[in-house]
Amino acid sequence: MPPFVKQDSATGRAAGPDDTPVTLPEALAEVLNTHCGLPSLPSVVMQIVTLADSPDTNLQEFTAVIERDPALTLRMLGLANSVFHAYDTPVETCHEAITRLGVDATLSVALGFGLAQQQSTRVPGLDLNRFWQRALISALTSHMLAKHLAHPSPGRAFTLGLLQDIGMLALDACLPRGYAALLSSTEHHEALSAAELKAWGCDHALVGAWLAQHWGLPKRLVRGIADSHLPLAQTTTEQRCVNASGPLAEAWLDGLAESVSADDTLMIRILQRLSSTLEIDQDALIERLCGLQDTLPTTAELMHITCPVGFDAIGTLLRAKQQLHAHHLKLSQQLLDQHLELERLHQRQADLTQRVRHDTLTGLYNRAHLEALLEQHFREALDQRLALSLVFIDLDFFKQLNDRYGHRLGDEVLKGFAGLLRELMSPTVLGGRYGGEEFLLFLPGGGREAATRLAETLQQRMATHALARSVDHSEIRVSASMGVVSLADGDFVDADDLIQAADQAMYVAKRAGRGRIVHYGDGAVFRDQSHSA
Ligand SMILES: Nc1nc2c(ncn2[C@@H]2O[C@H](COP(=O)(O)OP(=O)(O)OP(=O)(O)O)[C@@H](O)[C@H]2O)c(=O)[nH]1
Repeated sequence: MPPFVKQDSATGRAAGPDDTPVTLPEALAEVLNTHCGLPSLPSVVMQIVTLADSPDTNLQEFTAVIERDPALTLRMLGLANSVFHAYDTPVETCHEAITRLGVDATLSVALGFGLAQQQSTRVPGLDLNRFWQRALISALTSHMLAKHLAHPSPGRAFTLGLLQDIGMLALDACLPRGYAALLSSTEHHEALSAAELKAWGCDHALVGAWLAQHWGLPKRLVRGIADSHLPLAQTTTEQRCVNASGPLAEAWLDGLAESVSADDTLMIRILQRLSSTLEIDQDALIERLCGLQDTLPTTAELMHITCPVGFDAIGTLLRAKQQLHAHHLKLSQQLLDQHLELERLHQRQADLTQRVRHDTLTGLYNRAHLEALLEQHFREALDQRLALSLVFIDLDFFKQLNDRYGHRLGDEVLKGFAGLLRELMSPTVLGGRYGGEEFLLFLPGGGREAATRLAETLQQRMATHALARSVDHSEIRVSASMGVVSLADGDFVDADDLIQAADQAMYVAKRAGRGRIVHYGDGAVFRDQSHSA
């Protein structure tokens, strides 16, 4: 191969247009070219191959060649009647059989029949029984997938499925000792390809393409064999069916020997990968594979291939199906657990936010959150020239109340007062506990008049509502001193400045005798409606 020709790193195949002749690494080409034991095709098959490659061939010519071999004719009739067309009217002549099967399937029967008959008994080396069983299952699954995906040439998918690994036959025949060592040192097909690539500079997909070219098979078949190890995502629909069929066949045969209890069999992994890459529902894929169970023994017999002993495709696949469902169930459970955990974390986050922002005794916003919220509204009001006002509330004689009735009842009074405040709150009236027996209400968008009305309403309610009851059931009422300030009352630099102003006004109210509302800036008592505990 010229040094400038790019090679696919997985197969060693030279990348190039469809009709680029397949070339092998020099040393390997020499061995294969000079070896007389290279797999060959019977002359009748060679004639069929030549006819299949010619665009002018008509069915009469095919029929004439096939009818010269009675065994092959019988097999064509058997295949046409049983495998792909079990429900049609039976065909009786070779011509009808070829018409029904089409050129591709006719070619594959001839090839499969011709090649599978050459089984040698050499040990150790390639296990030819298993090789042909794998090839046959590959051919059937490749055909099934192509039909399921509505590909126009399922017959060619069958042929490629059958022939994709013929390079192994050539390597086994021409390098018997080396290949036997390679086969025994690798556990699966992918590892075998990698070992071949390392040993000879290309894998059996390229050798198979070279052999197909050597036999004169149609170029599309040569290309399909060369591409049979490409990843599914990098190929055409037809090639995907072929490339998916090999691993599936391998998993199928291995599944017969795999432990029933294993919950992660090769088959499950392959089915999961295939159903997502080929976009086929897993259950539909399994149903279709089960359908091949009936076809397999007949096809195996027609093509002179031994059907796997004690073969139980349905059992194997149903087991895989059960395990897939168990796998899904496990995943769903994990998903549910994660969902619950996420919900728990969200709840925890909400609880923490609640705790960080709220006062534990009254449930109102706490000082830190009130200050942050007020600062935000303060900035907005300045930026957008909106009104903003604040009421600072301090309950009167609270120490006396605690001393007389006890701290616990003091707590009840604070909770009762919080209830009164809550009734006054709305999206335009915010508030909370500033500390001890001090509370704030503020009105975004509301000016002095609105704040004063709010303070008056609160004062009236405090006068008429008991905040708690003592042990002797007497009603506890409390008055409050309030300072009112609005943004328009001064040049306030921040929310804290505004709070200080309201606090000052509240102290004026305290000094003036409590139970009053004083407006910042008035310098005088604004209202005088005193109530005492
Ligand atoms: N029960 C109870 N009392 C509290 C709480 N927080 C603060 N206090 C009490 O509130 C009282 C406030 O006392 P002062 O600052 O002297 O105010 P006051 O007695 O209301 O007097 P004036 O404000 O001048 O009318 C103190 O005795 C605090 O212990 C609380 O969460 N629960």
